Amino acid sequence: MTAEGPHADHDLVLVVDFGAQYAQLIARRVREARVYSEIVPHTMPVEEMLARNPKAIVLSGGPSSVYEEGAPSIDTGLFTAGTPVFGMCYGFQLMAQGLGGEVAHSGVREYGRTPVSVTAPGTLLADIPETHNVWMSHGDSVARAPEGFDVLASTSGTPVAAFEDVGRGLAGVQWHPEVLHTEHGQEVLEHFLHDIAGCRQTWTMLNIVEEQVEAIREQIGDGRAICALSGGVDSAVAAAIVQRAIGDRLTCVYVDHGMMRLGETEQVRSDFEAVFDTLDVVDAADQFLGALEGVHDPEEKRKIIGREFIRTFEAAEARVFGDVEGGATAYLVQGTLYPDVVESGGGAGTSNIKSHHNVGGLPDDLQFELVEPLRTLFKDEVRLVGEQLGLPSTMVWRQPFPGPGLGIRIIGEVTRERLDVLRQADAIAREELTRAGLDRDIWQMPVVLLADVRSVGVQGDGRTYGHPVVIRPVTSEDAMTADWARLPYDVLERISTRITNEVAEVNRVTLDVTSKPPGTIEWE
Ligand SMILES: Nc1ncnc2c1ncn2[C@@H]1O[C@H](COP(=O)(O)OP(=O)(O)OP(=O)(O)O)[C@@H](O)[C@H]1O
Ligand SMILES: O=c1[nH]c(=O)c2[nH+]cn([C@@H]3O[C@H](COP(=O)(O)O)[C@@H](O)[C@H]3O)c2[nH]1
Ligand SMILES: NC(=O)CC[C@H](N)C(=O)O
Ligand SMILES: [Mg+2]
Repeated sequence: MTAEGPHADHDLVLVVDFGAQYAQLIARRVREARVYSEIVPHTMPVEEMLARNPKAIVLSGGPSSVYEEGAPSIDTGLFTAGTPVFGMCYGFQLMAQGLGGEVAHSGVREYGRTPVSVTAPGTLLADIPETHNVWMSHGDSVARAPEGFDVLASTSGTPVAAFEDVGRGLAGVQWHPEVLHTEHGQEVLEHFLHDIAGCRQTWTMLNIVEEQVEAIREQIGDGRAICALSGGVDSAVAAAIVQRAIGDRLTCVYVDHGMMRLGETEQVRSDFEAVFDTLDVVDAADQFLGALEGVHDPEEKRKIIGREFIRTFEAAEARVFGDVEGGATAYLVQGTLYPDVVESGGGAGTSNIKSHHNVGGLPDDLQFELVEPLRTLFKDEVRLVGEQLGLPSTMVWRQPFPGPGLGIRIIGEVTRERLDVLRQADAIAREELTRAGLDRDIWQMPVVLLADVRSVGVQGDGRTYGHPVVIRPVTSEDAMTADWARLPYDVLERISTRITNEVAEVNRVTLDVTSKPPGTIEWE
């Protein structure tokens, strides 16, 4: 009962996606429980799932109602095949319905934090406090558990909030154990994986590296690749993995598009030349800034930047490898993570929030075959991989910086003058954050120039008519959600005083106190 290919020695858990917001999150929680896991669509026939020999199957949540016509379903043969199954929310309701229980629109809607009472812990909820808070998101409920199941927990609105039939290896919860806000969620999942399904705990982040190295060797063969290297942690880890796979047939290309921060290009050059064999630094400022002239709309900016990145990589490819003979495939390595994909609307039925330049911002005529070893991971997982690969901790713990750079932090048209102003303000803010020793506490701290807004000030007894900047310090685990960081007042004061004193065009500093959601981290 093991997985195939590079993970052949590990138990496999399949996560069946019913259109969940959190399918990737479930897969990563399973990996955190040290069990290898993959997501499959609910349209995959059950025989095909079982043919993979999974040690267990998890059914995700989803937006539909199980009793509606056309709602995604699953062949009930799954529940009698002998493979343990765990249902979460929609998956829990499907299991109840499929085995002769009852699901109905209860009239009680529970969204967000909900206290749950453990009435009979069984195996699934063993050692979990009798009352604790979980994260719910449902309007339907299980009215009656199927025969043979023990009901383990309830809430004020949901009498059947968790059940199990340990003999048959079946269990489920109405809540979302995979989200961080759910207390004891990971323990519940681990009780299922380890105690009910008997999955062995053998999977580690190192396996991800081995798996990817093998997959990349297969994909690229004896070809060559270029890696889009930004100086950030994602592309550094991606490059290190690909370098393991294909050695010096990888060339890293760093693009200075004129919207990088103060001193960034020099710093990236010196940091990276120590780790990677080849680093090609391209000055493409004229090209990018020319293409952005007169553009105000954020999505338009992102699409232009995405396109110009690809044009720059094409030119670099031709320059580095010469004319590729006989139309050999050109490979482009990117440090794309799962949040980039999901925000660009790339999940199963998810909305487009913003087009990340490396996903939704790619041009239609893309000629490269993409190599994205981190595409299903979250940043904190990538940092662990980076540490295991032995990358320097300054690289691994560097705060994120978006590919479009300062271009999406100037609200209005991007010009060289405005970039100079923002670069100075940003450098001061970062310097003060570092001086206060807060770099590791803060996820990132964009400084945004409200270039189309003017503000009246008084400086040196004279009137000024300058621009405001916004500072946006946030805390986060994975950039999917974030909170505004409570920076100490004295740090805020130093940042404000220094920016207004040292950057002539800025006469006002404001603080963004919006969480994500509703705001996103970047302003555009
Ligand atoms: N200036 C750049 N030059 C070359 N490639 C870039 C540049 N900026 C971004 N990229 C590519 O786009 C990808 C996505 O950028 P993103 O900012 O999400 O990741 P990162 O820069 O590697 O890490 P971090 O999120 O920590 O900044 C990068 O992994 C890299 O492949
Ligand atoms: O490489 C990138 N290309 C992009 O187009 C892009 N847009 C946002 N970001 C970064 O992604 C994280 C989430 O940002 P938002 O909350 O603004 O969507 C934050 O870390 C942002 O800095 C980007 N990174
Ligand atoms: N998050 C979910 O899986 C929701 C399931 C179902 N749509 C309900 O409202 O109950
Ligand atoms: Mg970056």
